[in-house]
Amino acid sequence: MTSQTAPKANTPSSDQIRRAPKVLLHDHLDGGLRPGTIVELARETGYSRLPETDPDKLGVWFREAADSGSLERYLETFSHTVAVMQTRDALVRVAAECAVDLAEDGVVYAEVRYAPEQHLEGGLSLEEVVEAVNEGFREGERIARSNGHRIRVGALLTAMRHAARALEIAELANRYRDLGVVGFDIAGAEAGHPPTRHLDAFEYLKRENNHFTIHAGEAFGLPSIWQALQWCGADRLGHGVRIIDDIQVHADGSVKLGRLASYVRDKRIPLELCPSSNLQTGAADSYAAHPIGLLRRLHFRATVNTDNRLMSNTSMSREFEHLVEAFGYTLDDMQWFSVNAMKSSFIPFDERLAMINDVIKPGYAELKSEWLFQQTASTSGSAADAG
Ligand SMILES: O=c1[nH]cnc2c1ncn2[C@H]1C[C@H](O)[C@@H](CO)O1
Ligand SMILES: [Zn+2]
Repeated sequence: MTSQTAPKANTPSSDQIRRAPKVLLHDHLDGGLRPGTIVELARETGYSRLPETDPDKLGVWFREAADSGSLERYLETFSHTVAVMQTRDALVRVAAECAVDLAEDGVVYAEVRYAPEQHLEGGLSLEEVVEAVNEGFREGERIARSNGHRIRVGALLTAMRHAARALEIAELANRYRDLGVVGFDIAGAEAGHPPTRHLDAFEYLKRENNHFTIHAGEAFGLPSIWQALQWCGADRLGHGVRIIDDIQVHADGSVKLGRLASYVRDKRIPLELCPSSNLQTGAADSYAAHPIGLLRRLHFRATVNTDNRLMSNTSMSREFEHLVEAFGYTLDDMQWFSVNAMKSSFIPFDERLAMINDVIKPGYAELKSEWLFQQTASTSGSAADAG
């Protein structure tokens, strides 16, 4: 009689990574278009400034152009995606495809962000932009369901930090609360644009008991994180990867956290970490050197995110594949990141809990038990094979 022993480290295969239930908190709608859709929308809307009109070449162009090592140059690539997202139909289509693509990649819950103020050039109002994107997400959820995938998508409304519309966008987010919008964000070039310029928006949202995240600690370090938390009151940090600057690792392996890093860990402030994006903008040199390894070890509330799937040629599964390779992560690690993300989402507590207990944990339990049912030589072969 033979007995099979459970694998010690259940290193997931690519297929398991894709099927594992994943939670995404930081993904830009205008950073995730399919290259083929950009080409078609440009043709339909008469946008003639695309650098390539062959979808494959265009996909490569985005990734290479975003590979510049600077956040400012990375952000320049968005002029092309934003340009083709100026009509109702285009917004519905892009949002629907976003939900479908995420669902096919095994994402069960996503918060997808975009800046309504960037989609007004075709004459839409802010409200029309939000309603078109919401309609697209609902349509995408329906299509995904008919393809056998379950996903829920909430929108985050972003205000651009170099502009002066943050309060207006915060009010918009509040108006569409419970109608598809789950929170607020500010994005754009970080250096020279401190989040404290938008205090009125953050104070308004706090008075309304609403939720917001702030891009901070990506291109700029600790002062930006400190302002986002202690002046603005952010619930989460978009990136926040530079918190590593407040952590000392000594030669003997001991670790010392500064006051800000301690605060972030003690208060369980979620870090929306985006490894591939950080490699492109110069915030990290390699996956293996990415601070996510240390932050996970130190039990920060770390989450894994895509940021911009088009610019980084990535997906949630690819991000996890890189991390599995760099850090030897297992299905248990993937579950830890996914539960962290779900706990940190902006939907009501009872829904978060149900997602964790009824979707995420059973999904990982199923994957973790697959080894039990695999046919091996000893169970499928003859008695002679078994020796
Ligand atoms: O990683 C980012 N950091 C700061 N801003 C960003 C990042 N990725 C995208 N954005 C900007 C460009 C988009 O047009 C805008 C809204 O999604 O947000
Ligand atoms: Zn971002």
